[in-house]
Amino acid sequence: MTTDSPLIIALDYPSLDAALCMADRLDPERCRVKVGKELFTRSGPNVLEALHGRGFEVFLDLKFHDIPNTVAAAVLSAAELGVWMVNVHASGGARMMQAARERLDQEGLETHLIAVTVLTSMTQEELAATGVDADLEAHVERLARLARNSGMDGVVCSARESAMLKRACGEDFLKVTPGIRPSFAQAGDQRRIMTPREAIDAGSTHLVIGRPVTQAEDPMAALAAIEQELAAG
Ligand SMILES: O=c1ccn([C@@H]2O[C@H](COP(=O)(O)O)[C@@H](O)[C@H]2O)c(=O)[nH]1
Repeated sequence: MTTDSPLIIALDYPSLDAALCMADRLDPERCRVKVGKELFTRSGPNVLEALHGRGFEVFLDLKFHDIPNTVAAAVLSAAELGVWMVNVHASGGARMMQAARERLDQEGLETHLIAVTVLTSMTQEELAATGVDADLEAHVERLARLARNSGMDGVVCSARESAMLKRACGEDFLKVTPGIRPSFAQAGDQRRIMTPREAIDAGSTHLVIGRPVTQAEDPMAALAAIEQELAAG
C-alpha cells in the first residue's frame, strides 16, 4: 500500500512484539514506518516481512557507511528485502554512494536511496569536535550536493536545512527530516528541531517522528494532533 502522507513513524523498540503492537495501531494509508538499528539488530528481516504483511512501506534506516563494495552489497540486500527506502552516510564519499546507486540500477530496483548529511542530534560545536571546521549548514549543503551528484534520491537532514536544500538541490530531491518536535514534545537528544508544520513549510518532503508519538501517554492522540497541525496549514 502506498500513501501520500509525509509522516514516517520511527518504530524504535527493543522487540518485534513491541514494534508490531504499535504498528497494529497505525494505518498504512496514513503513514509509513521506519525500522532502525535497534529493532533490526534484534529481529532481523522478520520485522520487515511482518510490516510489509500489514501493508506498510518501510524505511530501513541502517545508515550504511563502509567501503564502496560493502555498502553497495548491503544496499542491494536491503532493497531485495522489499523496503521502500534505504540510506547511507554521505560522508562515505562519492565513490561509495555511486557504487550503491549502480548496484540498485543494475538489478532494476526502485528502492529510494538517500544519504545522511549531518545527524539532527549534532550542534555546530559537536561537528567541529569531529574535525569539520565548516559552518554546519554549509557542510550539510556540501554533503547534499555530493549526494545528488552521486545519484542519491535525497538526503536526511534537519528541517532547518530544508529551505536551503530546496534551493540548492531542487524540489524533487527528497528532504527526509527527523528531529521533528511538536510543541507538546521534549527535544530529548535532538538539537536541530522543528515542529511538523514548520518542517513542511520549509520544504521537508518527509517527517520522521519517533518518541513524540511512540513514547506519548496516548500515541494515537499524539499522532492525531500532528495530523491536525499539518491539515490546518
Ligand atoms: O539525523 C538523523 C538521522 C536519523 N534519525 C533517526 O530518526 C528517529 C528520530 O526519532 P525521535 O524519537 O523522533 O527523535 C530515530 O530513529 C533516529 O535514529 C535522527 O533522529 N536523526
